[in-house]
Formats: sequence, structure tokens, C-alpha cells
Amino acid sequence: MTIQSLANFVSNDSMITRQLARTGYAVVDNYLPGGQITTIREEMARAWQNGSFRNAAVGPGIKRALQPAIRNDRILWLEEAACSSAQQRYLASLEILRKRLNRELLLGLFNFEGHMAVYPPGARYQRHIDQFRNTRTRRVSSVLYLNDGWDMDDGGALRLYLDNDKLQPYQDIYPYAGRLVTFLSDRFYHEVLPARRARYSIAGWFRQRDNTLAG
Ligand SMILES: O=C(O)CCC(=O)C(=O)O
Ligand SMILES: [Fe+2]
Repeated sequence: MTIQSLANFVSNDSMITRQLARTGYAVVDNYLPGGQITTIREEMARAWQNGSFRNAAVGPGIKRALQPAIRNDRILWLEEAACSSAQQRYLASLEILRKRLNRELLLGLFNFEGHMAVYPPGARYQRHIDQFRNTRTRRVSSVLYLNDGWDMDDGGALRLYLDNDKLQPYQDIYPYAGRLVTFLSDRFYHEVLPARRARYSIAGWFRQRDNTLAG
């Protein structure tokens, strides 16, 4: 890591922390160096061609089901042992962020789960909230985008609804390469609008310990 990328990295994390504290969500660009983004995207494209991606399901536990009308992206879960070095470096960056969020915002984040996602042209994920109602372990959602040369005309924005379940106001966040979005998982309804190009991302969740079992 160069001094410059280290400096970027530190200031990105402090920006994320401040924005999360102030508004509950944060958008930062250049979260990772361009080369690392390109490497991960190429790895995803190869995994896609190998048929490693699966249809994404909706809901927790035994209620989990394929509901292509709600979401029709295709995903591949990140398993630390199977990750490339570029992917592991991303997970290492998130680990530093996780510790900072715990230290400064006392969020009690315990671990991270995430998957790569490809939204083929026309695919979408309808309005939803990431924290499941019965297991409240997902605390902070994150999405890293990997799309070079994305244009607003390509569509595919993440539409974040800013006032609970109201349809206004909202903010449209475009999936530009290197952009990282984070938001409190229990606060923000959001959806992924259809795009006219394939849309690459890594979505993940910082989790707190599951205390629902304690009754
Ligand atoms: O890709 C995005 O912008 C958001 C994805 C999402 O909402 C999810 O996977 O839960
Ligand atoms: Fe989501």
C-alpha cells in the first residue's frame, strides 16, 4: 500500500464513521484502488462464466425462497478460504472499518457476511429492508460497486429511501467503480433499479451477535 492509498483509506473510514453517525448512511468514492477493483471484477466475470453464481433468495432461515419478481440478481457468497488475494484485501479493509465503527459508534459489530452479485440487464431488487424481522443480526449494510464507465443513463441506481417507509425523499446512488455505500440495516428501505448493462457489486452485512436464541 502506498502512503497515498493509506491516507485515502484512513480518511475514507473516518468519513464513513462521521456520515453514519450524522445521517445513518454514507457514500464514499475510491474506497479501493482502481487496480484492485478491476481485478475483482475480472475474477467475478470468470466465476460468472464458470456458472458459479446462483439465483439469490429472499428471507431468513426456513422461510428463504426464490422470488424472482422481488429480486433476480445472481450471487456468490464470499468464503474467506476461497477468496482471491484481491478479495481478501477487501475483507481486510472492511475488518479495519468494523473495528473503527465499534470503537467510535459502539455498534457491537461481531462479524461480516457478504456476497458478490451480478444483476444482468433488466434485473432488479424491489424495495426491502436488510434486517430480518425475527433475527436482528444485520446491523450495517455495505455495497461496493465495480462498474467502470458507468453512466447515469445505464440506470441501476441504488434508491435509498430516507424517511422510513415513505416513498419520498429518496437518494439515487449510481454503482460507479470503487464506490462504497454503507447504511444502518434496520433504518433504510432501498431498492435496486433495473440497468441496461450487467451490474457488478459486493453486498455485505456487519452483524451483531444473535441474541434471539436467548429468548
Ligand atoms: O446492490 C445494491 O445496490 C444493493 C443490494 C441490496 O440491497 C441487497 O443485496 O440487499
Ligand atoms: Fe438490501
